[in-house]
Amino acid sequence: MWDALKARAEASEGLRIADLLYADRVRDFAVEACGLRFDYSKTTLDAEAREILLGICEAADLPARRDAMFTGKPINETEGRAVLHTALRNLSGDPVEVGGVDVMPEVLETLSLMEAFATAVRDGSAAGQGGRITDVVNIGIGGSDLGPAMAVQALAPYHDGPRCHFVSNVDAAHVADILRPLDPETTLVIVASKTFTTIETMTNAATAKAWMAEVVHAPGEQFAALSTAKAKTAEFGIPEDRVFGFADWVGGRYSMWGPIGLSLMIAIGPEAFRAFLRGAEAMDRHFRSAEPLENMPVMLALVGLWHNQGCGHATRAVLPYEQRLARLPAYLQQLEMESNGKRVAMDGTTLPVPSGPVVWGEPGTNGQHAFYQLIHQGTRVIPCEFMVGAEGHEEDLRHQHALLIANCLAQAEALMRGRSFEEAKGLLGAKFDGAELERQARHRVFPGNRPSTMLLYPKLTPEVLGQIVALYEHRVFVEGVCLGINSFDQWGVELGKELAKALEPVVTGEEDAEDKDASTLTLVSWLRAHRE
Ligand SMILES: O=P(O)(O)OC[C@H]1O[C@H](O)[C@H](O)[C@@H](O)[C@@H]1O
Repeated sequence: MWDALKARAEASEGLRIADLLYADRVRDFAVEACGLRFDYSKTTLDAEAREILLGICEAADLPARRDAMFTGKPINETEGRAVLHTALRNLSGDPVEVGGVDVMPEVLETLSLMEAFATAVRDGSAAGQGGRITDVVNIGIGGSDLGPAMAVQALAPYHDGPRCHFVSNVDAAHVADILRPLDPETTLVIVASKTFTTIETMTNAATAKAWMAEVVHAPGEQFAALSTAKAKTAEFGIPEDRVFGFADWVGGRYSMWGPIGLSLMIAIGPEAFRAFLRGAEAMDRHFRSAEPLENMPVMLALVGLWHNQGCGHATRAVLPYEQRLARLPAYLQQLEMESNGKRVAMDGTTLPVPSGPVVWGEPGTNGQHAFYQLIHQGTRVIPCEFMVGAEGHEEDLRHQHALLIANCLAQAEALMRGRSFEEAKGLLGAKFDGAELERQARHRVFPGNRPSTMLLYPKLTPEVLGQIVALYEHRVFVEGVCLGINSFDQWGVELGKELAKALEPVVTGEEDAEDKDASTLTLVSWLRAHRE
């Protein structure tokens, strides 16, 4: 199957996207769902390649794997866990069983506890020592940071609660800079950690507690915890009624739909948070029921597989034309690269094709003035995933939004069309001639035929954000299923953590390294010598 895909990709190398764009293609190479439109007509993916990709899905038993996920089967086989972040947004409350037990009553109970707490923080009834809470600091890292941090920024127009801040890095600069301007008497600190053992989070939480304890008599009263490890949250001194738990079937990078989303809920309010869940729930229903060709997550995944495993393009740029989605590329880096950055299949055999791509990006139009040069004229082909809303929130600045849309569409058009040598010469004819004209023109040639996709949405509301994130979650799932890997573990982050733990006393000078390589030893001794 993969060989057929690669052969097809090789055969497609001569195809010009612009030539493929007959009228039907813009209809047939696009999917509409939940009010979004995903257009993949500006790629070299044609009907034949699509058939091969659909065959890969079929061979991977995609519908059965999808149902196994939604119905709580232990599909995370290396950890023996179900994968049920979808249950967190199952507002219908329809039963979802794990090991014969319906998890929905507990999910909905936790949601209403979160809502009661968020409401109390927002209306001032859950106050700090100095009165109403003005600032919320979420301390977490990875999945316990990126989701809420991204979503809080994305939904800025809906903020009517306290200000939200995020501390993740163990670098003291992060916690210090965030806490410095805040008043401990009116600050709520949320410690977000699924395991409640992550060294960065526990270190920052201890720092924040000490900061608060300097002026607040009962700092625990101004803390809340989001975790699966209730014994550890109690040990830290957080009262039980401020601990919002979840089960091990919620993966870290899939967790913002539940308690890890508390800071978002406090910022935008429980009602808007429910709209966010509703958006994701709608995308779940679509993913579960639509035929592959009409299925947006499936088609987004197939385009991804075409570009990466088929054509061999190792990276994928995510380019939201939406400043408030500035953290989306970082969020998707964890979602995609932690999920599908694996080198073995579920059965332990080595993957026959490259694993998930390198994901990166920045919002447009900023990226245009930075790295688009390489996308247009560099030697590598970088598939671009554009996204833009029909409307912004700034009603009196609609002309700026029109300019934003025009830029987004123009970039996709430019990548596809390019500019030929003859065209470049024509533009320069009045200025240069002879060999100089040729030389100058060569610099102004755009090879074109560079693939891009476009995700259109009406406006970045809480509901639409929920749809977009769920769309990408399911895309990652489909790509993972097709590759035959486990998208829900992350063993690749462990080794570095273990070695860091062992190195810390060496850095501080409490211990001497014995079994280290010469390079690490030299680096440590230089740093030690300069730490005084
Ligand atoms: O929520 P926590 O248990 O603190 O985990 C935070 C993060 O750290 C881990 O190392 C994983 O790489 C992430 O998947 C996880 O989201």
